[in-house]
Amino acid sequence: MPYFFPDESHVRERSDRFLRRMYLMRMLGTFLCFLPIASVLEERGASWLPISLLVFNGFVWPHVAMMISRRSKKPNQAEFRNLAFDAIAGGAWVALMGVCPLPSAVITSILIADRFSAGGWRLLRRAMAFYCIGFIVCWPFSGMTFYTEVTVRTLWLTLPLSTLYIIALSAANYSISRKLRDKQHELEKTALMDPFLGLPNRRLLDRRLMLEFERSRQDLSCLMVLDVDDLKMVNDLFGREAGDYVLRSVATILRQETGEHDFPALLGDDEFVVILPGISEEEAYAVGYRLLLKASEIRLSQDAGFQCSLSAGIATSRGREDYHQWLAAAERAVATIKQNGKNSIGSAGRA
Ligand SMILES: Nc1nc2c(ncn2[C@@H]2O[C@H](COP(=O)(O)OP(=O)(O)OP(=O)(O)O)[C@@H](O)[C@H]2O)c(=O)[nH]1
Repeated sequence: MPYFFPDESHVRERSDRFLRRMYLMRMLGTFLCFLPIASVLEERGASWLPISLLVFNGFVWPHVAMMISRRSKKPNQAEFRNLAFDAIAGGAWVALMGVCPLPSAVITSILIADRFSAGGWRLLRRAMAFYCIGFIVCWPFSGMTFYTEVTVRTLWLTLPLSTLYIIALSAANYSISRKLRDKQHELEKTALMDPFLGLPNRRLLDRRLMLEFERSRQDLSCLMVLDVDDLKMVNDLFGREAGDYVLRSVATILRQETGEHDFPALLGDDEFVVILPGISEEEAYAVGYRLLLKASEIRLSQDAGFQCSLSAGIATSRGREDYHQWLAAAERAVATIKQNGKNSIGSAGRA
């Protein structure tokens, strides 16, 4: 299977959910339609044939439709064919009722609402075309009459359709939109977090830096860039898994050892950033030394003598023109530490 193919089981699960939802809605819909249609047909003295067809449509069809979709190689396409049959049946029953106004209007509006909410104009247009076919083919069988009478019994039997089905449709739509909203949150989170290290990625860091830089115009803030020392050597000597382990351990330290208002993030490769809002350079140094000390406790099973070290650069927000300048200053401070022997902290000084 090519690597870019979506997970088959996930697609099947989604299709199963769709079929189940259609099955339940169809069962409810055909049963609720059965009541007023049977009432009108009985009042009009209909023969056994339309009555039998109505019983089939009301009580057997939802199960047959589900079976057809489940057995099909393309269940979703089969379900769209079933929807076409539903629309034909809708038009046919309106015609066979002699366009009896109340149930006809309710059945037609529910069909319109259902299709529009499921597939917009495209599905609605298709459904209306099938509805018209059903109507045109069956109307001659009812003598092309208009049956204008609505009895109290038909009125009462139309009520459940005009209330219960609308409520069920709204509940189903709400559940779908809630799932979509949750999915959107999940996707947003995935797009802004580094899944490997569990830290915000560069995209989120940039947003946060911009906000923090604006906020720091009233109150001084510090920015710390930390770079893992000699990660290439760790990779070369002990393998990339060991390097990954070091990066994950540093990320965990940053998450655990920074304050509630601090913002640790991944800058790229083996570089991290911590935004330290509302603190002075001295306080930032204290945070930095704590992080370096914790990092020195990281051990590798491959070498008992291994000691991890970090180089850190601090820059205050004061005097910087924008957050790019702020970040560049902290990066320059790290570069200086790297040149001077690593495993230490330095600051960029004011701009
Ligand atoms: N294991 C691992 N290595 C990585 C990852 N991302 C980047 N690297 C490696 O980290 C190294 C970073 O390069 P440098 O920062 O120039 O090298 P360094 O060995 O850390 O040297 P100094 O920063 O000067 O101490 C490169 O060899 C990258 O291949 C990663 O996700 N996992």
